[in-house]
Amino acid sequence: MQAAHKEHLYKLLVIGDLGVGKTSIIKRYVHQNFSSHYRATIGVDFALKVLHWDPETVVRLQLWDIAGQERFGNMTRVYYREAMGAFIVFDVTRPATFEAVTKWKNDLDSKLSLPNGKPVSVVLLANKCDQGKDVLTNNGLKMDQFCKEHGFVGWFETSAKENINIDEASRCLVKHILANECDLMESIEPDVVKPHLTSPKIVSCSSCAKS
Ligand SMILES: Nc1nc2c(ncn2[C@@H]2O[C@H](COP(=O)(O)OP(=O)(O)OP(=O)(O)O)[C@@H](O)[C@H]2O)c(=O)[nH]1
Repeated sequence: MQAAHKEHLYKLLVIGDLGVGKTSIIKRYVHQNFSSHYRATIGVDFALKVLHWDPETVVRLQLWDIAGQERFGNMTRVYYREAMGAFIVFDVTRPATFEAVTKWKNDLDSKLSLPNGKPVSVVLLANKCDQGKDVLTNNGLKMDQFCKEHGFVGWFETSAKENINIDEASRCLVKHILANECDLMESIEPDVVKPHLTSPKIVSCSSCAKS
């Protein structure tokens, strides 16, 4: 007999300032390649990543690559609709892109929430860590504190160029989304048993970031 097959489809947003590496992160994650050539995203791009989460579970991630130049524009409300999670990306070599992170987070929280009113899960990516100019995240405790204060579920130093921590960051986000989905199902239909949902362990900000 075949094992029960569970399928999840999640829309994930990838947002952050211009040129921080959103498209490159998605390219690395989905197509396993990298280009140093920069071409600004116009509007929004899409990519699909299929994860074989466990022997019975397939998770499909619909990644929305939103142009940095859309910054807080009217269209973001439309793009954010029905997303279950997000990556907010900054460039470790450009401090101004880190300063913009809270604005991206606040903008997201003001336009998007889960059906139970809770904020969606967001993971912070400190990208281009291969550049070795990371003055921002060298104090990990400060970053953990920043994540707690601003409601990020975790943070990762990433490099699309060197393929560092992108899979790990995605796993962290998906774990939180699966956990949120369990909460949602319980809050909507508390008496109905949902045999197709497992209850994943919720990871804390720091353990998630350092796994
Ligand atoms: N060294 C290094 N360069 C990177 C990395 N990620 C992206 N880049 C470079 O940074 C530039 C911008 O990357 P993109 O992925 O286009 O940035 P983006 O955030 O999608 O930009 P917009 O679509 O304009 O918002 C490109 O030249 C990339 O090659 C990385 O991890 N390390």
